[in-house]
Amino acid sequence: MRIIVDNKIPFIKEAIEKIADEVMYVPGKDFTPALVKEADALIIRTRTHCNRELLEGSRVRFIATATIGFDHIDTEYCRQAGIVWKNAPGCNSASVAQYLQSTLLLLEASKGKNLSEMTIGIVGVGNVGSKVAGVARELGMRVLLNDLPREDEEGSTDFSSLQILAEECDVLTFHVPLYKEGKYKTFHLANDTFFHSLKRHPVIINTSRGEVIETNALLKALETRQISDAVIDVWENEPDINLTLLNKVFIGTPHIAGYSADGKANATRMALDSLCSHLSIQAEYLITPPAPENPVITATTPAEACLQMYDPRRDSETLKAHPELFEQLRGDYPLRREKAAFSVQLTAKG
Ligand SMILES: NC(=O)C1=CN([C@@H]2O[C@H](COP(=O)(O)OP(=O)(O)OC[C@H]3O[C@@H](n4cnc5c(N)ncnc54)[C@H](O)[C@@H]3O)[C@@H](O)[C@H]2O)C=CC1
Ligand SMILES: O=C(O)C(=O)[C@H](O)COP(=O)(O)O
Repeated sequence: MRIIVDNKIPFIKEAIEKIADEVMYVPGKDFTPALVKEADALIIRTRTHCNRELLEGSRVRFIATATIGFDHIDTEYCRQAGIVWKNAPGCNSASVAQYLQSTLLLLEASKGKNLSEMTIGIVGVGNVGSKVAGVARELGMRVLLNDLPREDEEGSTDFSSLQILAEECDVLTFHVPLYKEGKYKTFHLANDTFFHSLKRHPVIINTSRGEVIETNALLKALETRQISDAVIDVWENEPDINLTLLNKVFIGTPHIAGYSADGKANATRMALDSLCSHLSIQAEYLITPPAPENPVITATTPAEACLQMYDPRRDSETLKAHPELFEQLRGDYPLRREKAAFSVQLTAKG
C-alpha cells in the first residue's frame, strides 16, 4: 500500500510506517495528479485541494485530513468517485479556545473595560464555538449564540439571530465552516450589510476561514469605526494576504489558532485511527507532544498565567514584521502547549 502524507503533519512517521509498505512525505501544495496516481491513500492538511483535477484516474480510495475544516475537499466529487474521506472533528478546538482566551484577556487590558461588562456573540457553536462559550462565561462575559443549523434542529431557545448579535455584542467571533453555497452559506457572511447593522462598535474575531468575512467590507468597517478592532487568524487568499488589513488589526496571525502541539497530536491520531478503521486493521501507536520548556508557571493572576502559556501578540508581531513568511511561520511553528501541560503557582503581588 502506498500512502502520501503532507510533510508538515507531525508525530506521524513511526506510526504510519507500521501501517503502510510505502510512505512518501510531500509538501501539501505539491500534490500533483502524477504524484497521487499510484497512491492508495492520502493524509493531508488544508493546503492540498482534493478535487477532480487532482484525483481523476488515480488509485486513491481514502483521504484523511488532519484538520477540522474540510472545505479543501470536493466532497461531491469524492462521493461520485467512491473515495472515502475523513476529517478530525474537535481535534484542535481546545487550541482555538486557548487563542480566544488569551485574545479576550489582551482586549480587556487594551480597552480599559471589564470583560464582565461585555457581551460576546459566537457565530457557529460546534466543537470550537462551544468551548469558546465556556471560556467567555468563565471570564464573566454575557454570551449570545448564533447557529442556524443547530437552531433548525434544536429549536430557538438557546440561540439568537445574527441581527440580535449585531445589535447587542461588544465582541463577535466566527466559528463556522466555510460553505460556499446553500441554505447555510457562510461565504462573505460578514459583508457591508452586516457591518452596517452593528450597533456597539464591536471587536471582530475570525479564526474560521478568511472567506467568511469580506476583506474590503472589514477594512471599510475598521476605517469608519463601525468596528473598534479586529483579530484575524484566517485570511482571504492565504498566503498572499491583504497587507493593509494586517497593519490595521489588533492581532493578525498566520492561521495558527489551532496550532497547539496538543491539537496537532490529536489530529494525527484521528487521521491514523480513520485510516486503520478504513483498512479494518488494528495498530498500536502512542502520540504524545513534547513537554513545554518551562512546565511550571509562576504568576500573580490567572490571566497572567494564561498569557504566559500562550500570548498571541508574539505570533502577530512576527507576522506583521514578515508577512511574506506566512507559510514558513506556519510550517516552522514553535512548540505551544495547552493548559494541561503546565502547573500554575499563583504568588502574591510583590
Ligand atoms: N484557525 C484555525 O486554526 C482553525 C480553524 N477552524 C475553522 O473553524 C471552523 C469551525 O470549527 P468547529 O467548531 O470544529 O466545526 P464544527 O463543525 O464542530 O462547528 C461548526 C458549527 O457552525 C454551525 N454553522 C454552520 N453553518 C452556519 C451558519 N450559516 N450560521 C451559523 N452557524 C453555522 C454548525 O451548525 C456547527 O455547529 C472549521 O470549519 C474550520 O474552518 C477550525 C480549527 C482550527
Ligand atoms: O483544523 C482546521 O480546520 C485548520 O484550519 C487547521 O488548524 C489548520 O490546518 P492546516 O492549514 O495546517 O492544515
